[in-house]
Amino acid sequence: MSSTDPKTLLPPSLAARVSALTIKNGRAIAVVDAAGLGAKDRGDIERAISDTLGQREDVSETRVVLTAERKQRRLIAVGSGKGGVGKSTLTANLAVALAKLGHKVGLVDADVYGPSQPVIFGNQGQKPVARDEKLVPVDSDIGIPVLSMGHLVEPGRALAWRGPMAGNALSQLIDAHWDDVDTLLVDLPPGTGDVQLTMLQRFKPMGAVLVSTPQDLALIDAARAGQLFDQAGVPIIGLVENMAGYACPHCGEMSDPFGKGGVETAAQRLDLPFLGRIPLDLAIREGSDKGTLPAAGDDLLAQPFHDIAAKIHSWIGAQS
Ligand SMILES: Nc1ncnc2c1ncn2[C@@H]1O[C@H](COP(=O)(O)OP(=O)(O)OP(=O)(O)O)[C@@H](O)[C@H]1O
Repeated sequence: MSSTDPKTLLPPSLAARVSALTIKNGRAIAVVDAAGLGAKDRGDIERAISDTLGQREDVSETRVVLTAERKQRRLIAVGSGKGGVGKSTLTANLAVALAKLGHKVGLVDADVYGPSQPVIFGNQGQKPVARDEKLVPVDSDIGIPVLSMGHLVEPGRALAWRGPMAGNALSQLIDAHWDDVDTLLVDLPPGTGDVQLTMLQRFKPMGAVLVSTPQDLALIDAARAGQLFDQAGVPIIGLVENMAGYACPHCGEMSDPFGKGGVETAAQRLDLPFLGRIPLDLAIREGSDKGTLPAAGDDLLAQPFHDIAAKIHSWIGAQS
């Protein structure tokens, strides 16, 4: 095979992008560095090279190989102002619902202080292996690869790590072999500490979802978490109200143990989109405890998760 200097055959603007060019038996192969180019520019370059080389007598077929063509992996962070509001439950169900919408989803459980995703996905006790000094995510029956601190440390062992150490551990979870995953959901630790800020700055998620219960205190904390995302320059996709409205399993009567509509009102006040509300339902808790996720189904329980995922899906679409 004979290598050719691209500059001798292509105009300078195209040649600058070509890292290797060979012509043999009428077949030209051009390797193009497509890093940082959008789909349209990549298409334009591919066509221009094919057209230019195709005019040569010694070329009957041109192949253009675009490198760095890897899909850009987007990170979506799920945060809350305080613990226990259902952030992990929401993240796991959104992962399943977004996968149903065609995304290749992976999940990082960055909640170093209370990792719960291994239980939710039923893959606790499995240890991720390392390849080339990077972790390989742990598979789950439902098809979502997951990496959690809970996979790395003994269950129940409290992690009294300080900021930088926790930050480095989290980097390993995110900078892992996610392969064809295009959408990585990150279940952040609750609150607005250094770990969260470091994370947001280091990995710059495409957007963030905030979850809160309708309780006043949770709402105040959620607003504070919103400021943290603002500070880090991460757009907030919207707010979710969890544990809204309780249907009595005996008589079906609805009650609102944590109040009603508080998150939607807060979203209006903060000028943020409201993505939807998830009812307080025993089946959601039971499902999480035994590794069956409501969003995997298509019944009433699954519906709110699918509706919220659809809004996130549209938001993602509007960014590209
Ligand atoms: N809508 C709901 N209905 C019933 N139970 C729920 C609901 N959402 C969450 N739960 C339950 O509430 C508990 C706390 O939820 P979860 O672990 O998702 O919260 P969290 O905000 O991630 O908490 P932490 O940050 O402390 O891990 C779990 O037992 C979960 O199953």
